[in-house]
Parts: sequence; C-alpha cells; structure tokens
Amino acid sequence: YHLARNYMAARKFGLPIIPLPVSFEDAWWVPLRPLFSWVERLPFGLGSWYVYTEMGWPTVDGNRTVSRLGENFILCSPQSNVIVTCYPPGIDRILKNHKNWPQPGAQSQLFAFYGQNVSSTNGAEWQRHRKITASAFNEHSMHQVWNESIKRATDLDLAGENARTLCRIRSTFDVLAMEVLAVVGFGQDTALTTVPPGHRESLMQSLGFILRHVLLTVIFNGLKAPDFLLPGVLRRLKVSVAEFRLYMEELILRQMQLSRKEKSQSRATSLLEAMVNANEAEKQPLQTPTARPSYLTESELYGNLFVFNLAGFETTASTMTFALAFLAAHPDVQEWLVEEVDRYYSTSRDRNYAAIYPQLVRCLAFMYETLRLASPAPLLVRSPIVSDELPIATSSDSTMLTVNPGTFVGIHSYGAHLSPRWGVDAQKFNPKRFVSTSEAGGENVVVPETAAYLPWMFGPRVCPGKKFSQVEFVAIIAQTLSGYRVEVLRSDGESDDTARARLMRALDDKYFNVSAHLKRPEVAGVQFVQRNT
Ligand code: HEM
Repeated sequence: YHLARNYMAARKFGLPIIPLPVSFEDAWWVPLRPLFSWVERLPFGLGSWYVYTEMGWPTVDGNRTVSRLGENFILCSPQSNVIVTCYPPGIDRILKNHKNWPQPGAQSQLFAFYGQNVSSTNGAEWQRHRKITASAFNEHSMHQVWNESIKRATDLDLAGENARTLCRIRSTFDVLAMEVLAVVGFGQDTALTTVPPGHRESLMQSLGFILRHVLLTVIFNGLKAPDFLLPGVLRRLKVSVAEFRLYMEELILRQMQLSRKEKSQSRATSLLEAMVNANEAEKQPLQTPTARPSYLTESELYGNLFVFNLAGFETTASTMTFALAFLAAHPDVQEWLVEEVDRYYSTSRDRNYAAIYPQLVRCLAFMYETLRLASPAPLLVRSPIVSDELPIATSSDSTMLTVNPGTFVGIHSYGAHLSPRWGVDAQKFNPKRFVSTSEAGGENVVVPETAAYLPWMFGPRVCPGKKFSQVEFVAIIAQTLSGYRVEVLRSDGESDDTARARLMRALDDKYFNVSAHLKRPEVAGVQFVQRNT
C-alpha cells in the first residue's frame, strides 16, 4: 500500500521512477541485506533494485543509472520518495541554501551515538558546534599537519616493506592519518595500534570495529540485553563502543590537566582544547545560554570528539589508497608529478610549509582527480524545511520542480563527477584536467566551470577538514615521490599490462561504508621502488 501511495505521488514529478520493495532507510533491512545478495543474479533484471537499497549505492553504481535515466530520477520505496539529482544547478541550489535544506533526521543521527555534534545538528545548534570546532583549523595547525605528515610518511618503511597489497596500503594509511589527526587535533602522540594497560582493545581496533559496523551500532547501541543473549558481533560492538569512550575520557582528562598547567602560556588552541574549553564554559554557573554562545555539553564534547575522529582519518585513508593505485597504473602521470616534486620539494632544505605547499599544484590536482573518481561521500540526502523550487533536467529540457517538506533529495556525487560535462574523457584518470596554466607559465588548480564537483561539499557547510586533508595528502605524496617510484605489484611471470588491468579491475570494484572501500583489496597492490637505485 505504502509503495503504491508513494508511486502515485512520484508520478506527479514527471521523472523516471525506480520502484524498490525496501529502502536503505529501513533499519530492519540493514542486517538482513547481505543475505539477499543472490537477488542481483535473478534473470531478466528482476533483482536490479537491490543495488539501490544501501545508503552509499552510487559508489557501486557509478553513473550507470544516470547514463540510462538522466540527471534526475526517483527512488520510490514504501518508506519514501528520494529525488536523485546530479544536475549542477540543482546541487548548487541545495548546498548554498543549507539552512532550508538540512539533512533529514535519521541520516543526521547516524554518527550521534556518543552525543550531538557538528555533523548531526542543524540551524543555530549547528552554528554553535561549527564555530567552536572550526576555529582550530587555522594556518598554524596546517603547518603542523604538513610537518607531521612528512614525518610519518618518512617513517613508513617503504624500502623494507616495498610490496604492499591494497589491503595493506589501506591499513597503513588508516594508522598514518589517525596519527596525524591525533597529534595535530588532539595533542596526543601515543601508539594507536597497541593495547595500553587498562584497555581490552587498541584505539584503532575499537574505532575500526565501530566504523565497520556503524549501522549496527546505530540500531543496537541503546539495547540493554545481557551479553549472553547477544550474537558475537553485538557483544564485540559493546566492548568497542565502551573502549572508545574510555579512550576519549582519557584524552579529555589529559587535556584538562594540560590546560591547567599551561594556562599562562600563549599558544595556538588545538581542536581538542577548543572543545574542552567550550565544555568548561558550559559548567560555569550563572550564565545564560545567550551570555555564553560558545559552549558544549558533556555529551556534545564526546559527540564531536568521536565525529572528528572518524571524519578525520577514514576519508583521507580511503583517498590515499585509491591515489597510490592510480599512480602505479599511470606512470605518465607519475612522471608529471615527480617533475613538480623534484623542482619544489626534493631540492628544498627546510621543506617549509608556507613556501612549498602552494607550489605543489599538480599534487593537489592529483588529489582532486582521485576524489572525482573515488569520492568517499557518494550520496548526500537533504529535505527542505519550506517548499522550494529545485532546478532539474529532464530528457528534453531543464525546468523547476516544487519540492515540499518531507520529500528527500539525494545529491549523487558520482553522477556529477562522472558526467560527460567533464568532457569525453570523463571516465578516465587525468589529473591535468584540474590544472590551468597562465600565460607566464604559472599553474593553478581550477574546477571546470560547467561541472559540479563536491567531494568536500561546498557552501557554508563545506567540510571543515578540507584544507587539513589537502595539506596532508600533498605532503605524503611529495615525500613518497621524492624517494620512490610507485609501480604495479606483479605476480610471478605476469606482464605489466596484465598486472595493471588487474589493479584497475580491483579499483572499479568498490563499496561504501563510511567512506569508499575496495571489495577485494587483497588481489592487487603496489610496489615502492627506490628512485636512486
Ligand atoms: C579527503 C578527505 C575528506 C573528504 C573527501 C571529506 C568530505 C566531507 C564531506 C563530503 C562532508 C559533508 C558530509 C555531509 O554533509 O553529509 C564532510 C563533513 C565533515 N568533515 Fe570532511 N572530508 C575529508 C576530510 C576531513 C578531515 C581531515 C576532517 C577533520 C580533521 C573532516 C571533518 C569533517 C566534519 C567534522 C564534517 C561535518 C561538518 C558539518 O556538518 O558542518 N573531514 N567531509
């Protein structure tokens, strides 16, 4: 009945409709979905709906559905209608008017199980969270990101462990990105992969397990059942959630002690310090909320700490994994990058951030292109508070669609990123598309005007870690390429071409879970070859 009702409503939009028996919004479907993967193999396309029933389906689908149905279509399920769009003027309209187009409830609460935070809130609440946390992302911390990333990349034993599967590349950069975040964001320089006294899991183990099972965490976190009644995965999840909370408690306690000791010294405020200070402000008596707009409650402190922990390393590690694989598969691009790295980075004595980072335009363009093809954020769902006119493209022309509150719009980043608007080579890896050269020969990163590009989103709610991730990525790439050539890992007797084709197939086979992951990262890899040998 609900499906029929929604289908009738969807028809009024005059867009192609994909009917679905279930939706990624159905909580009960989440744990059951893997059991139904056989549906996809049914004849006559009977199971073609299956791919759309997980939240990050564009990671798997790429722009296949867009090529078939156009830049706007509707996913119609018993739960709701989702108008999918990758039409640049439509995306612009939503992201630039974020106040009227918040994330709908269920999606926004996905990462709020430790408390409300900058990503789970909207309106004035969001502004409060954002002001406190974004203040720490200043040029001083970018210096730190640069130095720390170079140091950590130098410490990777690429000469010793020179052959790494993509699985190993991912775990290497999971840890590296987390280390950089821990030092710069939280002032913490401790081992993240060992289990310290008083703990049952390492920090990476507990965070990794929560993120792998994030939807189960959302659904079952509040469950008060005794352990012996829980299946193994939920028992382990309980441990990981408690363990990660303990890590956050220790971090906050250490920061409070440090703040007391260093009160008189003037130095830049770290992200953690800004959050702890805001929590201290909340505890001050006799202040009305209007008198202290900069405050975080205890649970909001934990909520934000968790969200920065996950947002700050997953996305970067995902990007690094795809980037190194693309690099290995495209030696010509690598040569082009090495030219820049040798000119500005390898020859510099002090590797000063302010002098060198702005010169590494090609390295940044390389990040842009990696994120165009392998975005960690495939579908951003929004819903208007008051009715709004959404520009859409139909098969014959462009027009406006009235979208009422309660209707969801899904911004399809893969559709936007792989659109023919990027040119005939839209499906190909080509970082040069992001570089413009001035008459004097200077190079700059530019996004082609006709296309929509939103790996970090844009508008007022753009990712606050955008520059953090750019500086980190460029530093790691420059440091790596200054010492190594990155090649495709070949099996015994395998030709270069066969190995490259195998690598590219592995890269095509991806799925979404918090960020982009490879389904079979163990079947291909890269090799680091020292450049001066
Ligand atoms: C390649 C790296 C990164 C990419 C592609 C990326 C992408 C994104 C995207 C698309 C969003 C919007 C999500 C949504 O609204 O649903 C977002 C939000 C966010 N990102 Fe990033 N991010 C990256 C790195 C980082 C880093 C390094 C940090 C922190 C150190 C960070 C912190 C955040 C936070 C806190 C939000 C929520 C902001 C808000 O809602 O106001 N991100 N990011």
